[in-house]
Amino acid sequence: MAAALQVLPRLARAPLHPLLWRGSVARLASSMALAEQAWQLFESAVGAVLPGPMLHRALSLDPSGRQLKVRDRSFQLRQNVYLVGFGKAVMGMAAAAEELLGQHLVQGVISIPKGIRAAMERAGKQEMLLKPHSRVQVFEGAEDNLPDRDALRAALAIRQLAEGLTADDLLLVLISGGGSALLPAPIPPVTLEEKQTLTRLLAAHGATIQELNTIRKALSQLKGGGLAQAAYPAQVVSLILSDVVGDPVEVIASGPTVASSHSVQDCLHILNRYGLRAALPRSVKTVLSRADSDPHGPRTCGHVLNVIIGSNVLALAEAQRQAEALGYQAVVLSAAMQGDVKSMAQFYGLLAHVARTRLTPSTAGASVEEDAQLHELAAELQIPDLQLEEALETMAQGRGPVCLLAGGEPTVQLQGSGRGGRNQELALRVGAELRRWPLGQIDVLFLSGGTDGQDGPTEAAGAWVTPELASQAAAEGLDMATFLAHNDSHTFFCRLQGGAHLLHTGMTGTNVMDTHLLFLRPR
Ligand SMILES: Nc1ncnc2c1ncn2[C@@H]1O[C@H](COP(=O)(O)OP(=O)(O)OP(=O)(O)O)[C@@H](O)[C@H]1O
Ligand SMILES: O=C(O)[C@H](O)CO
Repeated sequence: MAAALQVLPRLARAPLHPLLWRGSVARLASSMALAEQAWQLFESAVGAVLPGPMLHRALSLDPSGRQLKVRDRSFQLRQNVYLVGFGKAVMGMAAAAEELLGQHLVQGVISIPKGIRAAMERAGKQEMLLKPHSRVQVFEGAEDNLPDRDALRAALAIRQLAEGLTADDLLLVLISGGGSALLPAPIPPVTLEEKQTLTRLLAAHGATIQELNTIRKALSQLKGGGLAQAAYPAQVVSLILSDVVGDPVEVIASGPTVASSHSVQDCLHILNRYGLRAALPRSVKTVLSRADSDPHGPRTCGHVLNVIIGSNVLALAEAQRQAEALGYQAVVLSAAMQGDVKSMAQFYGLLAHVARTRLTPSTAGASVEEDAQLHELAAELQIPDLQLEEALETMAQGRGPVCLLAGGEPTVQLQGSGRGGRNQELALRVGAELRRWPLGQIDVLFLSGGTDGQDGPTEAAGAWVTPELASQAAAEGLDMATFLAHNDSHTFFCRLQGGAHLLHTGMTGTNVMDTHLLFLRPR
């Protein structure tokens, strides 16, 4: 809430161009009020998936304190618990686990993004920090979400811990998004640098996280079930905070405790698709050629319990409750938004336009063709279980303002060398789309934010826009198309009104993909 309240002074500080004064002071006040509500909802979404509360929901001790309960399973405790973790959210998870397990926790190793501990200390988020004499050793690495030497050291320490376990031990594995980059252990002769280059190339060519992680698994000692195998014969419980659409345990952080079902053919197919097969380093070819006849045999994970403890669905459900409390008809469109960022922006822009007709039927609005175009776009994006009809019906009922909520991750094809992230790029593109439609009768605000608080390699979590974005940008001499062509959305939003449209939360300590909020309010 404190952060939400920061919006008003920040907006008030933004330079007001004369154009804004001419006839739109009331609209500005309305945008500010909407922006504040958007912040509140975003914060409530993030709050619902903070590591501590989630871990406590998933793990408990029985009254004797000698049994650990995880869902419907129980594990004997006798100072035999070890812990490893990797990902953007695992420090808070480890802190909560250590507090719960007390003396039963023997030792732990976690790999977290560089700077996250200091950021949490600065933000005074004590609940995310390990206690001074913690048994958990912390490694920080993977700057900019890329595997590096520090992350490699962490991965080797994690492997060593796992390999030393016996059948009497229980290994708790804490997993969250960003885990892949924080657990690099390439199979020799592949080097860290080669893996880094391949990962970067695949991401820049727009490979999906499923594709990226299929390749990562094939080249890794610990991913694709490798960690579980290293820990055998210990029992393994993985507590997973999902940052992937649909919560597939084999994809999140490249599934270190899930046997990989992919073959070398799958990998070659992906590398072909992005034109990277011909230029593969010899080492990668060597490892791939050996993969189908792995001398250690297939990785088995019968001794593992994988549990999803938090996801985008949970975050959206909380934001939906908040929206309803604020008087909105709130509909969750989907927690699985994916596809090209341009199509997704068109979808949201057209949805706002079609919404105008439904919310204010007396005005001429979207045509039948535009309605059909919206459905075509939705089909093209292939979003599973998209609640588009429910959203349109809710608007048509005319029971007041509507808030549509969604979660997921669009894909950005990087063409320029600008600074930005998925959320800021999506918001900027939606802003550009909104100017195409006459939305005069309703107030519209779109917000896109990464729940981890860091959108791409920038300090912002995301941004929000209204249909006035184009005129605001023009008033400051900012050409949206040029910024978009260079994937430079962060620079754009920093310059626009002194950064007033940016979301700054700092690292949140959690990570369940992105949140999209579309507010539609009849005037
Ligand atoms: N200049 C840019 N403009 C738009 N998007 C960008 C830009 N630079 C990077 N990105 C996108 O940001 C994403 C990487 O961001 P980030 O480091 O937050 O990773 P992430 O996908 O959220 O990681 P994880 O899934 O591990 O949480 C990539 O999808 C990339 O396409
Ligand atoms: O670490 C990763 O692989 C991504 O964040 C998806 O979980």
